[in-house]
Amino acid sequence: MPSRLSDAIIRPHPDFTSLQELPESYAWNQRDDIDYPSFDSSAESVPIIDLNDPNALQNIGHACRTWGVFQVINHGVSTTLLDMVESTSRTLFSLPVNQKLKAARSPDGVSGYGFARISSFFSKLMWSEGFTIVGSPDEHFRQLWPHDYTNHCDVIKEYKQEMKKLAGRLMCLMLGSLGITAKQDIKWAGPKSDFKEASAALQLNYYPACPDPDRAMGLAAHTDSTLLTILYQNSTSGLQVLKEGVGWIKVPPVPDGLVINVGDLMHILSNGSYPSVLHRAMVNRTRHRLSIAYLYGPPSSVKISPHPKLVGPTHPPLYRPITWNEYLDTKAKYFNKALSWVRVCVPLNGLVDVNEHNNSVKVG
Ligand SMILES: C=C1C[C@]23C[C@@]1(O)CC[C@H]2[C@@]12CCC[C@@](C)(C(=O)O1)[C@H]2[C@@H]3C(=O)O
Ligand SMILES: O=C(O)CCC(=O)C(=O)O
Ligand SMILES: [Fe+2]
Repeated sequence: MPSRLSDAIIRPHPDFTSLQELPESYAWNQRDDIDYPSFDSSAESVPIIDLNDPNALQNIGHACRTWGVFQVINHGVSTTLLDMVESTSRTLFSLPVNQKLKAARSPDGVSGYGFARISSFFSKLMWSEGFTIVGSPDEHFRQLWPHDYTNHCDVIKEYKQEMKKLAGRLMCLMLGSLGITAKQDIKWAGPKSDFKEASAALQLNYYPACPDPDRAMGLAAHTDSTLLTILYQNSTSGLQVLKEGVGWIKVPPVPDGLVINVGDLMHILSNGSYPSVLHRAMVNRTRHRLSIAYLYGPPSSVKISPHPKLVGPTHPPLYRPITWNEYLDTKAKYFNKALSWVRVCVPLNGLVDVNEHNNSVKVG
């Protein structure tokens, strides 16, 4: 189970709904984040892949190599369940601040309510609230809703089960496209190749409507430290991904679609073939936005390293073996430079990690 990413001290946000102007502490300058032009989806767009398409494996491989992100449709997760998890999240973030703080993430904890963890790397605050669930939500949900927490817990549990199934399927497709067979080549995939022992965290994100969205930041640019992330977003757009050499590309919500991010551990496992995607969330003047990220990684004892099938005399291993917890600790210290700290060898093409950007990250 993941242990921690650095924890921002819990300070209650102002009541977002009462603010007519953006406080200076929330006003970002271009140089506060990664400064690239933004494009709307007409310039280039993140691939949308139908999981029922017989070419899904090839399409996913291509999307992973060129984008590090894609959307999936016909993924088998019911609209009813997506609606239910959205409704539970909305109910949670609508609670009064004092109630939410009863389930606050503790300074050295991983689960609970709080600010974006990555806040400590930036001088400006982010226009968002988050709630992380690792393991059972029971204890925290009982504090939030003393009388009727069980329905909300059931929704989260069912959602996690469905996500785990989908993540296992996606692992087979993403690895399959690299010539890696879960059954033969990944020991921890288990006898049924269902990756039963995998670990995961659920991150609920809430971005209230904002009086000055062009100067605010919902969640600053980052990569996920996962093997893969499955992201559900409600009908308000806001997610952007960085396409190398192009700029920030919007990822508009697709009805019943789910966004799949390649994470840093998949980048390591693929020996650099699949880039982990740098992404951020912007906010909206009139509409709030919700997103639910299922962050998926290996069992805690498993060390992820470049797969032997992808290593050879002309392809030396680029990264040293590392567990998810060790990687989270590295990320907590070095944030968007974490991959470079795990790298043992400069790629033969001489390029540095795609995600190593010069933003306002404070290291240490
Ligand atoms: C397992 C995890 C990945 C994560 C840190 C965490 O312990 C739980 C929350 C995850 C999250 C979600 C928002 C973006 C992110 C960078 C963050 O600050 O918390 C990710 C972390 C990650 O993938 O590194
Ligand atoms: O809200 C979004 O679209 C992005 C959320 C995200 O990147 C995360 O939770 O890791
Ligand atoms: Fe993310």
